[in-house]
Amino acid sequence: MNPRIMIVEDERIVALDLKHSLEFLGYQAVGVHASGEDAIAHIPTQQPDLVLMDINLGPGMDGTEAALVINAEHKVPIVFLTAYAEEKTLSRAERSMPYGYLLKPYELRELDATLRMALARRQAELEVEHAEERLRLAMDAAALGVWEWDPQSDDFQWQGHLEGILGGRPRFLRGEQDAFLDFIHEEDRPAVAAQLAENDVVSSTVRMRQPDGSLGWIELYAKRYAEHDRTRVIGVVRDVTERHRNEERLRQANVVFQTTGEGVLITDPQHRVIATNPAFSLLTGYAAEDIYGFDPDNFLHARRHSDHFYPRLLETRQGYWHGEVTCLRRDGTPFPAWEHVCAVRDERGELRNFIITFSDISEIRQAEEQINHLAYHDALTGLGNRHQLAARLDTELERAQLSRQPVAVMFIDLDGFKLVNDTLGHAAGDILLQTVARRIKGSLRRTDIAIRLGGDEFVVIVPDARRLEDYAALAEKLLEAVREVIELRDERLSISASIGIAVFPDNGTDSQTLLKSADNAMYDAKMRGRNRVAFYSPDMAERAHERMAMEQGLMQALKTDALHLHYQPVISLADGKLVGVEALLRWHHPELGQVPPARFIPVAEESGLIDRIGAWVLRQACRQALAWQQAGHPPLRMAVNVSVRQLAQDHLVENVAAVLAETGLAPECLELEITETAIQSIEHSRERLRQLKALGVMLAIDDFGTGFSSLSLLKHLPIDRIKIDRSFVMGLPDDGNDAAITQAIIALAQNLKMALTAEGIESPEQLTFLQRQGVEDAQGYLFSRPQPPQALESLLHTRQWQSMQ
Ligand SMILES: Nc1nc2c(ncn2[C@@H]2O[C@H](COP(=O)(O)O[C@H]3[C@@H](O)[C@H](n4cnc5c(=O)[nH]c(N)nc54)O[C@@H]3COP(=O)(O)O)[C@@H](O)[C@H]2O)c(=O)[nH]1
Repeated sequence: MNPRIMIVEDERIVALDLKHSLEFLGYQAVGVHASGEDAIAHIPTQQPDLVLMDINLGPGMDGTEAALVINAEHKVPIVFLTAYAEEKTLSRAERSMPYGYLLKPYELRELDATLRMALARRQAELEVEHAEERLRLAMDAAALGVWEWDPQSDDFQWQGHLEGILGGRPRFLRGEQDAFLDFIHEEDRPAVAAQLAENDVVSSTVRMRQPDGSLGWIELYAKRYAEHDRTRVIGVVRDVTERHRNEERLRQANVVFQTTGEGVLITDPQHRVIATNPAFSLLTGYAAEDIYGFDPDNFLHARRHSDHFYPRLLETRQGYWHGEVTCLRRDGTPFPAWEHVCAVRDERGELRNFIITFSDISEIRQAEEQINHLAYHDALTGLGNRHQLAARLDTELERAQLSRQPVAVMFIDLDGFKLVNDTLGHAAGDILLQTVARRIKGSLRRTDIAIRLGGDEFVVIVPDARRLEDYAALAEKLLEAVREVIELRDERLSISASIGIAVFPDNGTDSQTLLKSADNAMYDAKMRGRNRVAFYSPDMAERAHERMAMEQGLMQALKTDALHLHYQPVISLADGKLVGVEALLRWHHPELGQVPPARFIPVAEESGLIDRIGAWVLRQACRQALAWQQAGHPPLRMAVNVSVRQLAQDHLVENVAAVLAETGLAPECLELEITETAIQSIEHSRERLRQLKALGVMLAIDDFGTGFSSLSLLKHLPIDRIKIDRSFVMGLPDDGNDAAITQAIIALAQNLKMALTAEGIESPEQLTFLQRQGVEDAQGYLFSRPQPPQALESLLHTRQWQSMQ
């Protein structure tokens, strides 16, 4: 294309001539204008490559002024064409940086040469401008800051993003190297300064203070250029804070990946493993190479989450799942794991990876199991505890309600456990409880539930439907199992139990009522002599009413002196002599008549009235013993019964001492009869017996043979006498069992050097048998029934039982 030339000339003829010359030379004359203003106005539309400008243009702007505007605003090169060349005109023209200055008249080849040179220069300038523009845009795109430092003058020039990167503070704009270095972190600054000063090339990543005070990172590249006698350093700066932070995060993530205790698997979108961490190998036993390319569902997960697990994962908005799974180690052993699965997407939302992290939670599960076990089991015996009882019984009752089937609850209480604990120590007590628990458990079916409520109380739930006879048979089996001899270190002892049974729904429809009923039944079994089973029955409630009425009556009797004592003689079997009496309480009720002690003593015990009644009996008996002495009869042994509750009283010893002191009876004349079961069931009974013994009184075990009769326990107690229970004497001499037991008791007493009294002798045969076995003393209807004191006068005088004279 021909170069486009605009002509600015106020003389029309000259302008036309010039136009023709230009066209002759092959240029395109795009406009001819007579004034500077007109020329400026047409530049945008005519778009000349060059303006040929006359300097003197008549009125208005002259050529140099118009050239200044064209140069500044349109960057079109100007060539002046004038007849003037004086200094003043030349310096005005110079200011607009013209590309040529032609003096009229000129020759055509001069015009052509000037125009071609001007256009060539413009072309070169345009190329430089484009190159600069490209560089500027490239710097902008790369967010680079470019700087140049002249060490001689300390002049510091910059371009691009440098101010944006460094925050562009005013001091920096002063253009000194030190001001530039100020932006660099003080610890990195000396190294950068030294590099700038000494090296030809600088390349480092350094920290800098960002305008908000936070720490940023820049990459700094520079090179020293020495040209002739001039040296300069030119460099670029780039803000790499974000990249550095990302790298730091990556480094941290890598450390986490390598060192975390959680196993990590990274898969591609098709679930093929592409990376694992060391913890994964530790947890599973797989080396990384073993599983690259495999789907974790095919080697790690014991059960597939489901075939749709991963697709579903992709559908979830967060692309995240966590939960418990069972994983498999390389050797095939399973372990519970807590697993997180996370989908990783790129910036376009494309799925790139799945990250699976998991931890072995076996220990947590074990601890939970242990805690659960502790919460629901008795630590000593391993049986269920009260919490389990509450939970299981409720469940079983709900089930039974639906199936309309019965459920039995058995309440088991050991007889005399406290004595074992007191006498042989808690360690022995613990072994006993563990043994009993084992035996209970061993006697049950898998579906039955054994609970230790605490102390020596156990509960058995029998959930499957059985007949009452079956429940009774099971309870008997339990009694038998408990009763078997237990080896406690050097001791061998046997302990019995009392069992109460209540059955859903007849004896209670909720757990509390059922337990209460079973407890009542157990109490009934105890009352009826222990070592037995009792089913709950509604008349237990009736008996409770009767007990209340009797309690009222007893209170009244205490006030109205309706209580009195009878005395039953004790005879020496060696010579028939009267050696003592047993004081036995009698109550004449105004309506009921004579009430047997077997009925009212338990009521007095339960209500606590026995404290006052017992104290009254003791005082009354001691007074009577002394009264007989004062009447001239030689001292007799006065036996007084002491009940369970009395024995449990802390002040029993004080009471006995006070009565002895008050009445003046010699302590050795008083014999306290304590039942074997009372000794067994009271805590610290051994200590209590010691204190009583220390008063000087005699101690006898009443009803011997009906409790657990443990030789090992007996030898630890300060007992003077054993009274063979009437129930054994009754079958003598013909009943083999009774004879054997009686003989065993006699042998035991002789071994332990204890005196013996046989009670309940009713026949001469019994007497003969016992005499032959060497029993010292005896009492029973054969000699005399218990009688009021006056009725004993003749016997007291003779002191001899007639038949044995
Ligand atoms: N804590 C207290 N208990 C007492 C007191 N008084 C009596 N009791 C206890 O009551 C139970 C029944 O006593 P009881 O009805 O008086 O019967 C006694 C005797 O009458 C009876 N006995 C005596 N010999 C015979 C006989 O040959 N045959 C026969 N069928 N019964 C006979 O035995 C009872 C005496 O027993 P024991 O006390 O075991 O020696 C009874 O347990 C009394 O202990 C009291 O004041 N306090």
